[in-house]
This record gives sequence, structure tokens and C-alpha cells, in this order.
Amino acid sequence: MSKSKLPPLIAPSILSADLARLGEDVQRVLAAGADIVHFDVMDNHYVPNLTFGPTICEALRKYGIKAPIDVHLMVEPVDALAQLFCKAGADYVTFHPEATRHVDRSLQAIRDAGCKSGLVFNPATPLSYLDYVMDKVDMVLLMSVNPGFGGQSFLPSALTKLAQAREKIDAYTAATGREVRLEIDGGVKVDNIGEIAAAGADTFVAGSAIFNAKAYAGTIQAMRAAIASA
Ligand SMILES: O=C(CO)[C@@H](O)[C@H](O)COP(=O)(O)O
Repeated sequence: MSKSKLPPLIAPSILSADLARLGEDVQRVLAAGADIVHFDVMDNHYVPNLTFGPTICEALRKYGIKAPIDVHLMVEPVDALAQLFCKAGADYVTFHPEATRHVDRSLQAIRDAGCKSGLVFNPATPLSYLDYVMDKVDMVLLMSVNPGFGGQSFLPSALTKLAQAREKIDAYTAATGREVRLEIDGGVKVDNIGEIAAAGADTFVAGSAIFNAKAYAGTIQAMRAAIASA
């Protein structure tokens, strides 16, 4: 197992934010030290839950949120919504490869729209998709829960998969010089983030662990300390 050489990014998932005061809550979590905003888009079709669309992303930009917005599409089909999120101010747009017919084309379309692109892997989705499209991927997102809901427990099998993804990304970076982020999402807490970092993640989505904490800054600092000592 090897750690990533990229600086770690803490990405609070707004699924667990105070949705009645979203702009304010996102500003608070960024002021507390978060790096990027993780935006979980659910369509009640690809996953059995329904959240927010591009208008909310646009509203956060209008409210003054300047941090990168990392949109995780749990939707099927992918392409039309991906385009709308790029127009609405997203920086990263990631999607599940099995939710689109043409993975390569969907990745390219996101890049053409000016965003960074990425693929998301459910616990049982094979990483082999990456072997064919790594040149068009800026972010690999591994789900450590089955997607659809916040507050679930981290699946330990994700640690092995993280190490496998780390190996693929490191080999790719060594051959091309291009960096690809490795993000983990689901059940990430202060007490397991160290072993998650040691397995190779560099971008850490945390919803309930941050937004349900009384002190956002204390939780984010504790996460950074655990990552640093992993
Ligand atoms: O995408 C998802 C769930 O589908 C995640 O982003 C969760 O929202 C993370 O929440 P916690 O497990 O950290 O509470």
C-alpha cells in the first residue's frame, strides 16, 4: 500500500448540510478548513433517493461560494445533466460508468464543457474501465458504501480496492507525468481516515462526520492530523 503524493483535500458532502441554510452552512464548513464542496446528485432512478440539480449549484456560486465544486452524478442517463452542471459552475463532474452507454464520449464531453472529469466505482464495479479511458480521467472516485444515502458504514473491502486504484494511478502518472486524484466516499470518519489515506486516497468525502459534528473546524483538523500521521 502506498500513500498519495498529492496534498489531501477534505470534501464535505452537502447531502448532510443544513439544506434550509445551504449557502451559510457551506460557507461555515469552508471557513472551518474544508477544501472542496462535494455535491451529491441523486435522481430517484439510478439511486433510490432524490437530491439537487444544477440550479442549486448555480445558486451556491451566486451566493459567493468560490471553492471548487465536485459534482458526483448518481443519475442515468449522464450527459445532459453533466453539461448543465458544467454551465452551473461545477469544477469536477464524475459519473458511474454503467449509467452511460458511451463512457469515453461522456468523459470527453465533460472536458469539452470546461470541467475536470471522473469515474465513480460502486463497491462491486470493476476498476478495469480505467484501463481504456485513464487519459480522460482527472478523478477516480471509489464508493465505500452503496450509493444513495449518507450516514452508512464504511465497507472494509474499499481498502483493498483503494490500494488497487492507487497502483493503477501511480503507474499511469509514472508513465505520463499526469496526476489523477483518488477520492473515497462513504462512511469516512476521524477514526478511519488514517487507514484510508494509508491505502492511497488523497481526496476525502465526509458528510455526516463533518456536518453532524458540533465543531466543524475541530473535526477537519482531526481528520488532517490522522491523514498526516498515516
Ligand atoms: O454519495 C454518497 C452517498 O451516495 C456520499 O457522498 C455520502 O453522502 C457520504 O455521506 P457519509 O457516509 O459521509 O455520511
